[in-house]
Amino acid sequence: MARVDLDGNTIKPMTICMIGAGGFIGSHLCEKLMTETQHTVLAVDVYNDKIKHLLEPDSLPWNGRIQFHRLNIKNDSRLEGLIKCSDLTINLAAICTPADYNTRPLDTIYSNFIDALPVVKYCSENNKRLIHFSTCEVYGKTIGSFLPKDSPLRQDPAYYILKEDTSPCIFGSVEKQRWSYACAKQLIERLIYAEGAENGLEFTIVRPFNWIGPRMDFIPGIDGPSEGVPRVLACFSNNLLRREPLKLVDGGESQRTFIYIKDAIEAVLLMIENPARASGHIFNVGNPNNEVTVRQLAEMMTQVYSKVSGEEAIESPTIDVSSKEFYGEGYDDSDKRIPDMTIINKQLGWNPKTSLWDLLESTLTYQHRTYAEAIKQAIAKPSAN
Ligand SMILES: NC(=O)c1ccc[n+]([C@@H]2O[C@H](COP(=O)([O-])OP(=O)(O)OC[C@H]3O[C@@H](n4cnc5c(N)ncnc54)[C@H](O)[C@@H]3O)[C@@H](O)[C@H]2O)c1
Ligand SMILES: O=C(O)[C@H]1O[C@H](OP(=O)(O)OP(=O)(O)OC[C@H]2O[C@@H](n3ccc(=O)[nH]c3=O)[C@H](O)[C@@H]2O)[C@H](O)[C@@H](O)[C@@H]1O
Repeated sequence: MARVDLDGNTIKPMTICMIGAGGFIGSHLCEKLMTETQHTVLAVDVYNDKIKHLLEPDSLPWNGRIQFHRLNIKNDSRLEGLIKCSDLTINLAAICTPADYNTRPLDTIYSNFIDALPVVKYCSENNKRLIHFSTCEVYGKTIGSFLPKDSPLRQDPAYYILKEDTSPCIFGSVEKQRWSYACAKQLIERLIYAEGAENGLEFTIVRPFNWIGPRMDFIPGIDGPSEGVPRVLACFSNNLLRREPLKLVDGGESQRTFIYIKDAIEAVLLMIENPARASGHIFNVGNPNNEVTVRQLAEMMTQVYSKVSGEEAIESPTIDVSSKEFYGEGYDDSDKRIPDMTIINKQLGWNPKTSLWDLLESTLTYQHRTYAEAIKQAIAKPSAN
């Protein structure tokens, strides 16, 4: 049966140049496009481990609709050709783990701004549509965080809900290098917006709010460096798998809203297939109903992991660490992140579905199944590497 868009028009198969297709979000988006649509993907990345199951064997039903191109967009002249022969470019490539922002600020700024420039330029010059992945971090801190701790205004949504078209972007000082990522993302957003206004670039900007699920980041010492610090889901998963306490940075008081990757990918597919409704817009994509403090997240993950692994939790499941100890000098944090959903709701009729408990249950089941045995072996042979 032919697939139709939100306005009832038949969707024509398109060719999508997906940069950063081998990462967490890219792998889920490729999977969705292969299993549920007829679109073709030119998958660009330096790694392909997370999409290997979609590339091999040749007998897969979507054989021929996904091609992997191993290239670094920093320095590869093949990029323009791939964008030229596609209908749409989706740019996911970035350094996007907070542990890098204050310790590798130059790489972070180059990756999120300089390396994205040619992608924007090739799309603009060749009249190609662009979906660019930005971040909720462009909002920085909430206005409410500057009010006195006991101010009743802190409870007023006007002081904390993050709206695409009205909220300011509030970062810390330049010494707080944490904001190198958010600032680079903000500038590339402004450049894309200006290309739209001055040169007619057809664009959509996505601001993800803590998308989580299977294949996110890596487990240190198993499929990533032993000293590496991934994002919170993988940090806490690693602690649970190794039966170590979960580390709460600065008391775990920061608040986040977590969304299941599969809900978020539905929103991206709507953007891909409804250009008239998505172009020229910036969209928050998150789940305002799944808000917790990092401490509450740690407690819930401990409970869920115990359920899915059948192992009782350790006696002291969490431990406090300072941000300086955990991330080093120059770290700072977003206090609270609740997305306003008005624009995406109006344009695409999209809403998130999965509760935090349910998404943690399916994600931690995956983590346990994928890593528990490897961790056991690594612990049994600690000096092998
Ligand atoms: N996961 C989230 O919740 C989240 C939240 C906010 C923003 N984002 C944004 O979404 C995008 C994707 O995030 P993710 O979670 O999938 O991250 P990820 O690190 O899993 O994926 C990024 C991919 O880009 C590739 N890449 C980086 N630089 C490259 C280069 N120079 N050439 C070729 N490939 C390169 C990496 O190898 C990686 O596979 C990023 O732009 C990120 O800033 C993600
Ligand atoms: O996912 C997003 O929407 C965006 O936010 C993330 O930033 P952040 O949420 O701060 O990153 P996490 O590593 O997931 O940390 C969440 C919170 O947990 C805390 N944390 C992290 C790890 C840990 O072991 N313990 C711990 O308390 C952090 O200090 C922070 O307050 C990253 O910057 C990006 O991937 C992305 O742009």
